[in-house]
Amino acid sequence: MSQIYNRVALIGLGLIASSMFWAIKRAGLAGEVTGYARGQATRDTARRIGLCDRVCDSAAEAVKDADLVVLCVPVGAMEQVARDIAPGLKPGATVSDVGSVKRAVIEAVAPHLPDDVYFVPAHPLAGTEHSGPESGFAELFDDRWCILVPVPDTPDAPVAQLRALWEGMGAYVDEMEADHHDLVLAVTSHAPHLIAYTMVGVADDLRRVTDSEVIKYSAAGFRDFTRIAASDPTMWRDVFLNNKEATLEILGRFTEELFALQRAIRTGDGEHLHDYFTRTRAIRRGIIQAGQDTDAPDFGRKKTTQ
Ligand SMILES: NC(=O)c1ccc[n+]([C@@H]2O[C@H](COP(=O)([O-])OP(=O)(O)OC[C@H]3O[C@@H](n4cnc5c(N)ncnc54)[C@H](O)[C@@H]3O)[C@@H](O)[C@H]2O)c1
Ligand SMILES: O=C(O)C(=O)C[C@]1(C(=O)O)C=C[C@@H](O)C=C1
Repeated sequence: MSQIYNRVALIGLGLIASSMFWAIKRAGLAGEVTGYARGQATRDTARRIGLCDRVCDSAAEAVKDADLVVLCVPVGAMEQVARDIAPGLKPGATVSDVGSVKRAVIEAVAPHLPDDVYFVPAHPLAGTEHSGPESGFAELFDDRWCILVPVPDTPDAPVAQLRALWEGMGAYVDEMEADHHDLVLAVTSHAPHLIAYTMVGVADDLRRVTDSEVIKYSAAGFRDFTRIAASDPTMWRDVFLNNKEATLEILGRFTEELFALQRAIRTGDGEHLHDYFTRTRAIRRGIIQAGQDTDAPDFGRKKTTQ
């Protein structure tokens, strides 16, 4: 793979930034990668493990002469970081981010950027429950989607360049409008995380009653919930506070369905339960038959979602 940017700056050195660094290095996608994190301890760790070609002690120093600057901080910190980097950005540079919410990030970041840079928000649909500079790995984005959400009137070239970077890091790339992104992600990621947090909280309450049996005998499904519920509290607090409308809409629908299922159990309405589970099983099978399961060994690189 050939070099796509001369110099890339990563702001915030956690799971996503560190994975980007290793993936960029794996494929030789940038000449130099600089990095900055707010905490001295994070910068020290980054230096110790060789994360970034150069770790800088200020955001301004990290973005100096960068052709691409990627904001890899929690959604609630994006605005402050945009303010910090704005005066030091190189004219013609591209600014991007990896935030899990797009509309709120665009509204927080765009007003602070100078007119002579391009803003191409992005969201890699890949992660783990771990965070921090030591949690990243080069393969995180392999065969995962990355959604680009270009703001209106962005020329094609900076979008195509960023697409090439994400493809070089192993991802499939799609473009989406911000509100649509936030609604889709509320269904596929945000609401499921809240449900996992809740379920683990309920089990923890129960544990006090049953003296650890809940955890001891937890089956695979619940273990997956505990993994998800171990995700970074700051990141997820910011996701929910910044994708309020879509998350509340989905949770409202979820609660209605849950009440209907609850009622079916109480009244012994086996037909309702069976029909419901038959429908959901068909959905999973449909995903596999349509070839849209990225975990499937034969998932093709040319597949698109829309
Ligand atoms: N973890 C995931 O599964 C995942 C997946 C896709 C996208 N994202 C998004 O990526 C972003 C980063 O997530 P992560 O998982 O890498 O988080 P992380 O906690 O691993 O890393 C965040 C980094 O940002 C730094 N930071 C926080 N506030 C800062 C500030 N004001 N200035 C400078 N640095 C600051 C932290 O010190 C840390 O180094 C978030 O916006 C998140 O929504 C996360
Ligand atoms: O696998 C996980 O740990 C994740 O939750 C990753 C996950 C997701 O919901 O799929 C979480 C948040 C992101 O914004 C993107 C990806």
